[in-house]
Amino acid sequence: MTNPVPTPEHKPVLVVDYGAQYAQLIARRVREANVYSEIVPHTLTTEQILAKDPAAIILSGGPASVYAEGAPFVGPELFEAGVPVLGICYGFQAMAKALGGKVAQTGLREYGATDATAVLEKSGSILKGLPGVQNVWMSHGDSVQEAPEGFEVLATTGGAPVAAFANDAKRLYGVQWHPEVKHSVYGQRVLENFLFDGAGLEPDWTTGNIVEEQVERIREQVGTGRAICGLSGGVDSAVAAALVQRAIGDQLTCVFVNHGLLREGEAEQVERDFVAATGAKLHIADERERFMNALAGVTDPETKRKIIGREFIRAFEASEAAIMADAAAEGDKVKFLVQGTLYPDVVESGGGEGAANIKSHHNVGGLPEDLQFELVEPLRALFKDEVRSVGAQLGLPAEIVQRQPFPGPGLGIRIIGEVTEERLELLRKADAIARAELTAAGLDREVWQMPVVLLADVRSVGVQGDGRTYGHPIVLRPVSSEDAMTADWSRLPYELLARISNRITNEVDGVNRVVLDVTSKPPGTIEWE
Ligand SMILES: Nc1ncnc2c1ncn2[C@@H]1O[C@H](COP(=O)(O)OP(=O)(O)OP(=O)(O)O)[C@@H](O)[C@H]1O
Ligand SMILES: O=c1[nH]c(=O)c2[nH+]cn([C@@H]3O[C@H](COP(=O)(O)O)[C@@H](O)[C@H]3O)c2[nH]1
Ligand SMILES: NC(=O)CC[C@H](N)C(=O)O
Ligand SMILES: [Mg+2]
Repeated sequence: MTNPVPTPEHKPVLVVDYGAQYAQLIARRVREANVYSEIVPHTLTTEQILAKDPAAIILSGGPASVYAEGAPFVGPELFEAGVPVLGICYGFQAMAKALGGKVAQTGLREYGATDATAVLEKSGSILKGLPGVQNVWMSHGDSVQEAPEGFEVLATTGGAPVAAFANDAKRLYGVQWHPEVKHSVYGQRVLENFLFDGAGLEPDWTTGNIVEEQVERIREQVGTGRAICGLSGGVDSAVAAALVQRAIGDQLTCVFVNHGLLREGEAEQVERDFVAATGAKLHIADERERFMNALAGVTDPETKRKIIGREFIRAFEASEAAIMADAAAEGDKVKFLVQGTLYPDVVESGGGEGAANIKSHHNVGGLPEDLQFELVEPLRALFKDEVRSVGAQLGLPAEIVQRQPFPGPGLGIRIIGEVTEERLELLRKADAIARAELTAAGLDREVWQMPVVLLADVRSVGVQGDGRTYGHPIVLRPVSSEDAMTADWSRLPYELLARISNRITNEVDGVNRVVLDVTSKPPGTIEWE
């Protein structure tokens, strides 16, 4: 578990991780409020947690149900220690159960945007100063039916009769929603109310200098060894490469893998933008055949992801000879692989403490077991917007740091069904049109990213040129987000959607329908696979 460096004079706010998608996000929001915070696994006993002398405790969400057999458990003694506690989602439910409240599955599930209504005139300290109705982000199937004795119900929602509660005297609080995600409009205020009013803490902690700290750590790890960096043209690998280059200079060679799953113009762009900006050494590996062969006949998303993850590593290994040909010292080997892995890649791959595997990101859950390289991942504890600011500190140009993300497995996970050359060709054309129109409308910065997805195994009837067609749908998935942990669908102008739809159906053979994905995350993820 990656935590930043603590300072001895600051007692931590401990985030107890029940397998949440958002545990790291909670800790980060607390640090943004200038209070030091660390994550600990739920497997610690109450005694071990209290031994860390926490200033306050936050119990995270998690995939289990508190009433299920073997579900992570919190003992009532934690709430008797006099330490202020905030329970979030699963943590809120676990707290309710431990203290004698009632938790049940009512069939009323809530995912995404939900209105929470304050029910208490003086709404306890955590809802202090907030509007009577606030828009919050939910992700739950169970709910607290009855608050424990001594607790006041602060808010309700359509699916949660007890959506927030407080026992001010004991400084115990809980919310069903996720105040840590940016889509909860007043989320940060709820957390700060807890920290400053509920727990009575002072905002007196600041982050150190990430760049200097990381450069130092990389030098220590790599020493005089040789490293390669998987470079995709995306933000994360560009920032990771620039950091590592600052640390070890010429010992680093960047490798861009053309796996055949790229969008139009991508390979050229990497050479043009990245090398120009950093002067890094770049090796381009044409591995299209390797990936296409490995993916033949595969339709299951997780299988695709694992294959792509494995073949990426095989491609890096295959590049070694070419890279070492110009190495100064003979017999040298590449020992380190630098990747632009971020925290969301780790947690979605099930890498959090008991976190569910949502999808195996190629660079984490998709890595093969026989991996020979030692990984260097300086951004592993960070979120995208933090990485963008590190990139800017390193002097990378805005074209790189503000670029929309594009997943490593590329179009391979945007073709729902088997990946074939023909389908890739079709999707590449549709994607190029959608991107060009988005750019022309000046909306590149407003939209976090816009996957264009081909439903290769779905066909529908159309009429084009007075004739019948039986073609495939293309899905547009424009989303707004800050860190990809939660997202909402972008309300793009109808004229723009009409233009994209019109051009795709006219210009791309085999497509007779364009549809818009209007699902938030949760319940959907950003990519379809
Ligand atoms: N075509 C590629 N060639 C080499 N390495 C790659 C390629 N695609 C992805 N990677 C590696 O996998 C990592 C994860 O990919 P990911 O898409 O999350 O990050 P990114 O491409 O650097 O940034 P962004 O999220 O902005 O697209 C990258 O940081 C990079 O190390
Ligand atoms: O490099 C990557 N390798 C992957 O395997 C991968 N899967 C998803 N993504 C990107 O991660 C963000 C969150 O996506 P999801 O909501 O689909 O999980 C979005 O920005 C996705 O594009 C990936 N990036
Ligand atoms: N996000 C969560 O913590 C969910 C808690 C629990 N699994 C539920 O569905 O209600
Ligand atoms: Mg990428």
